[in-house]
Amino acid sequence: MLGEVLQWEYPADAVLSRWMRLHPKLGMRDRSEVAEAVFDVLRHLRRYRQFAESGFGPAARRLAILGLASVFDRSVLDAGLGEPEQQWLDHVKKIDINSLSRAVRDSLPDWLDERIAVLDDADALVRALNSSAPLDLRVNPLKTEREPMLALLRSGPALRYDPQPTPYSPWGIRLQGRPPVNRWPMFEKGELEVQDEGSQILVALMAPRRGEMIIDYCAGAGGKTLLLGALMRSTGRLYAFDVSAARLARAKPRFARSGLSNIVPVVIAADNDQRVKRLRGKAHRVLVDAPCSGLGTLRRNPDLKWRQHPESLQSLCETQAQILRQASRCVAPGGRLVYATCSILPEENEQQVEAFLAENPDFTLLDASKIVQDRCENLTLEGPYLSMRPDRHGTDGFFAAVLQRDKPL
Ligand SMILES: C[S@@+](CC[C@H](N)C(=O)[O-])C[C@H]1O[C@@H](n2cnc3c(N)ncnc32)[C@H](O)[C@@H]1O
Repeated sequence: MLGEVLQWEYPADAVLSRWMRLHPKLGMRDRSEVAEAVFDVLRHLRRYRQFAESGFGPAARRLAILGLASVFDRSVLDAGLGEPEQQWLDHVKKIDINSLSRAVRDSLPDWLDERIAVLDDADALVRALNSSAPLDLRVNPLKTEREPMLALLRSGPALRYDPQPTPYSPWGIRLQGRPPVNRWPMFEKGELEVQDEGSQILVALMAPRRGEMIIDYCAGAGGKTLLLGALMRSTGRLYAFDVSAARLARAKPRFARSGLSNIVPVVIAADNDQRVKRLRGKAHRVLVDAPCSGLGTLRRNPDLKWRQHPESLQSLCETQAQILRQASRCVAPGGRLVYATCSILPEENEQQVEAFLAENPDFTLLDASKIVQDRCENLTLEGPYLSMRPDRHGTDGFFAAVLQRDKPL
């Protein structure tokens, strides 16, 4: 299975899920240990590949041994290893990883290491991106509130996952571990969703209001649409656009569970879509949660650092600029456009916004910190952007900018 993951043809979580389906007899604990070992290899692949140059036998086995060594005690692991493998592992464990370059030590491809090197506190950021993430949930404010949901979770089987309120989002609950949330009754009733705190904060930044007309231009499976709709108290009109019918189809059962009746899902064309044209200058708020490298989510998707490359990044940047241009046309005078990514790279973030503002002088950048503090009072931001990082905020890496269209004089 690791060999298949390392071919990069499919996302690692898709290969893992398929493998789990093919091994129905494995228990919960075995499943989570296998997944943990595979993710550990993906996080540390470059370093492990260097270590695997010594030793013998198939390289994939040596990588797997290193991954398994992060999950099991040596006494357990040694039972499945030959004597020479045990000696090799002893040798590898003695290597001082601080003597390695950051790209090898923290396992980054060179192109990404160069880009991350220019960011503030690059070492801390990379370390946090290479760790595993907790599981963030969000209550549906249309159906319930956080305090009663926390009490409910703590009184049931979720207690052992130590449910805690998230520090910034008023709707978030953080769990340690990977419980089967989608089988819980509160999930089935649409009271609870899985959503990283960073995504919740992004919706707070949209500051949606009752009765507005809002477009979620890249709605995908509807994660942000759901919270937007609930904060609009199911009033007004909330368009959920996406070019992918398959992704929007995945959103539909979530919309149904949520109890929202203000969402209008629409599959749009990437270019010249007539329905988009009809909404020209009409929307109070437009969210562009753009397709991006996803490099802010490496805690959950460590394979992305190996699946992305400079060419894919270049192509994503072109798509982002094009979507931003098209979506901006829907914004009404005085309305707002929020551009967001789950990337940490300036070329997908600040540089996109600067290029857009240079081409569109009728838009002005607003200060995100003031807007977000209405709902997330503990969150202080530096500068005009929303910039969340796992090392500073405990969320995935997120970026957002709020742009307001001028009203004609
Ligand atoms: C980051 S994902 C959105 C995630 C979603 N907002 C959520 O919270 O679950 C980006 C989405 O942009 C969509 N997309 C790609 N090109 C697009 C385009 N030209 N117009 C609209 N959506 C597009 C992709 O299909 C993908 O679902």
